[in-house]
Amino acid sequence: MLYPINLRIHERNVVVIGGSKVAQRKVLGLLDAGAKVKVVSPELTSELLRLAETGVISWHPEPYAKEELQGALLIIAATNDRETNLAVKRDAAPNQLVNLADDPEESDFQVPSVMKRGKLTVAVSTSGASPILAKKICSQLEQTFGEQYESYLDFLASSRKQIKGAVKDETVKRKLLRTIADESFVKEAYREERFARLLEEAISEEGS
Ligand SMILES: C[C@@]1(CC(=O)O)C2=NC(=C\c3[nH]c(c(CCC(=O)O)c3CC(=O)O)Cc3[nH]c(c(CC(=O)O)c3CCC(=O)O)/C=C3\N/C(=C\2)[C@@H](CCC(=O)O)[C@]3(C)CC(=O)O)/[C@H]1CCC(=O)O
Ligand SMILES: NC(=O)c1ccc[n+]([C@@H]2O[C@H](COP(=O)([O-])OP(=O)(O)OC[C@H]3O[C@@H](n4cnc5c(N)ncnc54)[C@H](O)[C@@H]3O)[C@@H](O)[C@H]2O)c1
Repeated sequence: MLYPINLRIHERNVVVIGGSKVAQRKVLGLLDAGAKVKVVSPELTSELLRLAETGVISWHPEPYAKEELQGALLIIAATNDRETNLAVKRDAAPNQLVNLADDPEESDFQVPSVMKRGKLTVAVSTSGASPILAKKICSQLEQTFGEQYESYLDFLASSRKQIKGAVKDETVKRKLLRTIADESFVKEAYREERFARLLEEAISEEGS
């Protein structure tokens, strides 16, 4: 079984071997997360080339060599050459995590399809069974969790902070946290006021 986690890879080194369609998709996702990306490939897509020319990624225009892996936290082998992808896996140190774009079974990690609404992230994996289904499920989730969820998540984050700071009783705290997670708070109208009232009541109950 795979162990799902959300990695903070801001400013961390990631090496992508290969410079075509699949490599590009992975690179764009890595850049969104703020990673420092190096691409190793004799050729690049025009979009990757633009990113290299503007210094957003670094580019080694060479075929893969073992030395390229040095210092990388994550490694993605996305060439169309099976032997090269397998060599990357073999050459990586035990503490480096490798994704092989053509081999889910040999990969230390697989990249899921992702649906994002501000602070809400839903990652969908089919363990390699059907990436297309993963993508489809994400589109369905976009319908279920509309754009209003972005501000709702911000509301939840700030309310939770206030609750944690102001309420000491664990039962009261949990009750409040459960209340604001109720569907009725998704709609923006008056939710701040409703929450302020609930918090005030909880604090005064605690004090009495
Ligand atoms: C989710 C997504 C994330 C991303 O890549 O960023 C992703 N693949 C996406 C799209 C996609 N991939 C493929 C097609 C063409 C249709 C098809 O063939 O099915 C499409 C559709 C398209 O392009 O629209 C083909 C394909 N994919 C893999 C192989 C190799 C193999 O299975 O052996 C082959 C066959 C190659 C061949 O031989 O032709 C392998 C993997 N692809 C994964 C992830 C991992 C498993 C995730 C999971 O199962 O949930 C895994 C195991 C490894 C990995 O890459 O980590 C991204 C959706 C982005 C989005 O959500 O917008
Ligand atoms: N994981 C996924 O989501 C997914 C999706 C589709 C395809 N695939 C698989 O991913 C691989 C790449 O697919 P693609 O369509 O991007 O490939 P492609 O055939 O369009 O391009 C291959 C890329 O690899 C580079 N390359 C080849 N040999 C190299 C080497 N020795 N060193 C460095 N770079 C090298 C080339 O310069 C080129 O940029 C294929 O094996 C394909 O089966 C994976």
